Amino acid sequence: MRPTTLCFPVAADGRLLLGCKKRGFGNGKWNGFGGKLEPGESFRECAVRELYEEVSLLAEPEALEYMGFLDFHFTAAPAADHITYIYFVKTWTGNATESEEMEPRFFAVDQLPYDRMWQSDRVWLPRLIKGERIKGRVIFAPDGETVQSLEIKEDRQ
Ligand SMILES: Nc1[nH]c(=O)nc2c1ncn2[C@H]1C[C@H](O)[C@@H](COP(=O)(O)OP(=O)(O)OP(=O)(O)O)O1
Repeated sequence: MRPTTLCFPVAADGRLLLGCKKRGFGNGKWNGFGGKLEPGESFRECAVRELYEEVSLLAEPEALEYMGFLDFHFTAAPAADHITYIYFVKTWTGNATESEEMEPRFFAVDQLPYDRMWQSDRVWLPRLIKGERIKGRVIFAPDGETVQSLEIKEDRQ
């Protein structure tokens, strides 16, 4: 199971920073920032690196707030299965800057562009925004995009 991270910067006024992916699978979708762990990297180190690479924000690893994990399963491509650790971060330095991969934009939490985000996000992201920590599993249909089943629980630990 490939480990990955997904990080959502939260501004002082509560708005969330999302990036619109400019290339590859998921092109045109708004998402948090993240990617695959590199060898020897911790989840936090990976999240910090990806945040910098994708949107030029510099965060301290300890500033990341762990919000939960999701198992992504791809019925037609098991090699693509991965687990994602999700973080919020409220302090950073630098300004959100467009990269080759992502065009950033802040959104009010009641105006998130769910119709242009991965399908399951409208189920679990509002729970994180309310402060809940989650653990769950998303199973994608063979098209790699439609959600076939979704199981999200509160992680009370
Ligand atoms: N917010 C999200 N909600 C969701 O349900 N699935 C997501 C998700 N973010 C990523 N995924 C899943 C679906 C997607 O097929 C897979 C990989 O998404 P990525 O945007 O990380 O794409 P890439 O495989 O192109 O990654 P990189 O090239 O390493 O950036 O992970």
